[in-house]
Amino acid sequence: MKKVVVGLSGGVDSSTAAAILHHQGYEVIGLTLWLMKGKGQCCSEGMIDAAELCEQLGVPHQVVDIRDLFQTHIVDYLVTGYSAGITPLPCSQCNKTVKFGPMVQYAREELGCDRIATGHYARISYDEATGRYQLLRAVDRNKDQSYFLYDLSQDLLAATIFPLGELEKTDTRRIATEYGLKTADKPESQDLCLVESNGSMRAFLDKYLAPKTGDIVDVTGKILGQHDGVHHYTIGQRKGLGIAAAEPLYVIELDAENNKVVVGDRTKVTQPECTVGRVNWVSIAEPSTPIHAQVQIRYRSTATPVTVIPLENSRVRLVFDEPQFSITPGQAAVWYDGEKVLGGGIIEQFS
Ligand SMILES: Nc1ncnc2c1ncn2[C@@H]1O[C@H](COP(=O)(O)OP(=O)(O)OP(=O)(O)O)[C@@H](O)[C@H]1O
Repeated sequence: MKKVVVGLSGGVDSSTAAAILHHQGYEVIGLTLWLMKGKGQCCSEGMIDAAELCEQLGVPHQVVDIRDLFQTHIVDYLVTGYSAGITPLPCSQCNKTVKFGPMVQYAREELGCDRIATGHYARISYDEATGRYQLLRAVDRNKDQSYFLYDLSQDLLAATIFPLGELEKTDTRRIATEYGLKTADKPESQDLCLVESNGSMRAFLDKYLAPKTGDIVDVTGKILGQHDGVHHYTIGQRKGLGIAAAEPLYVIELDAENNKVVVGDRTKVTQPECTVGRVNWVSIAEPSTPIHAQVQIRYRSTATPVTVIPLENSRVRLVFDEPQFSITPGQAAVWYDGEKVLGGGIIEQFS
């Protein structure tokens, strides 16, 4: 029988992914990564739901404590990034370094199993012509999580199954109900796990970073107001600045070194290009000449036409057909050819 290790968070998506594979005849082993202390998904509540699901399916369930790894690669990464004036994206980093990497390693080394599955909404296909695994958007575009998965290596993609990639979310709920899964009616997680477990990103950061009062200035250096720490702001932010001005003002630079938040009008936060580092090429090998693609510079943004110019050291320059608003250092830029993820990386600081 084909064996698969299914990553279980205790939510309806991973539960249904496990149930589908179980009903397809796979020998399923449930695996929950213990990511952090506290209540909520990825913590003890999630583990109990995952254990109950495995009991219901009659499959084994294992828990691996990787709280130290999560602390180093996600919590410390976020705190260091925010204090340096960038807005790091934890999810793609978490998928590669905390979830898929350790899951595949544990499956191979401890369970003698070479396949893993998760409840992500994305698809993987193998291209015979190039010998590469391709990452594709989910059929349910509203749930598509390919943006967060661009950093997976070929080895990890080769080992992974996404049983929900061809389904609409409503199908997932229906299948969960048909199978009578205990998690069938469990509400969706609405936000980043750290935001859910701490109430807000501000509350999370306040646990690690002390308030540090500084000036909010315009591009000429004129003081317009005060802030309580650059880590509380993000590029393109308009609300919550506490400044009265004739025209709308946006955060255009976070100068952590001088503890200043710089604001300006919309034109100052709209750029024709940016550079991207730590690039991972997914569905195609790194090209030697510029390519045309469609890029997303944040999770919910619409893919927009771009020229991707390869640079040295796993970097690229993105030149947008239309200048883009609020390009945020630390967030991922992921470029597609239609539904296919070509590559992605982390937007670099450009001040
Ligand atoms: N702590 C964990 N241990 C093992 N696998 C996990 C864990 N957290 C998430 N995953 C896997 O990653 C997938 C996507 O996680 P995400 O945080 O986006 O949850 P989700 O879309 O709300 O899914 P779910 O409904 O399963 O919680 C999950 O479906 C699951 O397979």
